[in-house]
Amino acid sequence: MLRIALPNKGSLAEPASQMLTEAGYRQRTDSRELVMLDADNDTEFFFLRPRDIAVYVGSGRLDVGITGEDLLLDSGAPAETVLQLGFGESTFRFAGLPDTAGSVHDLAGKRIATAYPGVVSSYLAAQGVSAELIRLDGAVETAVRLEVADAIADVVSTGTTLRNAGLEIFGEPLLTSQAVLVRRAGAEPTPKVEQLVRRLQGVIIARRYVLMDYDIPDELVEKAVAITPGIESPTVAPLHERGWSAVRSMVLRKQTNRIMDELWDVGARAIFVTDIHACRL
Ligand SMILES: Nc1ncnc2c1ncn2[C@@H]1O[C@H](COP(=O)(O)OP(=O)(O)OP(=O)(O)O)[C@@H](O)[C@H]1O
Ligand SMILES: O=P(O)(O)OC[C@H]1O[C@H](OP(=O)(O)OP(=O)(O)O)[C@H](O)[C@@H]1O
Ligand SMILES: [Mg+2]
Repeated sequence: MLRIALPNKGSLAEPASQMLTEAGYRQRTDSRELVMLDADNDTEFFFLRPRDIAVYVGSGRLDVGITGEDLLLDSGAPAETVLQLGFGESTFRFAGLPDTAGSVHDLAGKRIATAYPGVVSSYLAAQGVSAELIRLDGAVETAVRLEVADAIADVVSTGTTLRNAGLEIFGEPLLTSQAVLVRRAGAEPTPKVEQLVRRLQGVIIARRYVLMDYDIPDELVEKAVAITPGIESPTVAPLHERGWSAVRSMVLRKQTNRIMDELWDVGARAIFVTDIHACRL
């Protein structure tokens, strides 16, 4: 039986469940359900606090889990990343009232509020800065206004929360983060975990790429496939009309329109783009 930890709440919960649904696993219908059996896939899901997931997985009681890179690092648990999942992206930044500080070095001797003391203390140590950490559970932006801290260190996504609190980012990002699949550090991959990873990779590729088909005069095939090299190699097949070829290739979704324009300029016609529903590469 494969045992997987998933976030029960917060920013990562919904996209993590969505990714597992797309990978062919059953997901809970009631958000109060904390354990769920997917008998068809011989898999059990445990819905836990995202902050605790690396701790459970690091203990070896659960095979793998989905959490944030920042939460994994903060936990200090003996768990490691197997696969980056491409959602839950954020940066981790210092912020304060305007003109509080220009860089991390201006924080020496100051009070910094954070819900991620592990991340912040190891960053400060690496920078050789000694400061007092005020460990809060969340909504840390308010700590400056209430004079509990001189600055904060927190997750920033759109920056709206900071702006609303009248705070400004300063210094370099402490880290960038995204959702990851984690396992116990040094764990041997089992066939069930390898199958899960292949399924998740299939979802990631299907989201990131589209299939592009087009027709091109034979003498221009080399020029066209240089624009659409694909992941391995494009498929080139003869059209019934002599002198023309059909090409099929995988293309990054976000480059679709630029590539269609380039292909058109080279002489390609009948260019079609199709979503990939699922794949194994
Ligand atoms: N806008 C965001 N706000 C908070 N966390 C985010 C955001 N975008 C991505 N994340 C990531 O989500 C994880 C934090 O999830 P967590 O559930 O602990 O916090 P949350 O979404 O703030 O929920 P809660 O309201 O329970 O604090 C981190 O890995 C963080 O980088
Ligand atoms: O840059 P933004 O898009 O505004 O997002 C970042 C904010 O969102 C999160 O807070 P959340 O709402 O989860 O509350 P919390 O601080 O209690 O965790 C995070 O802690 C930041 O405060
Ligand atoms: Mg939060």
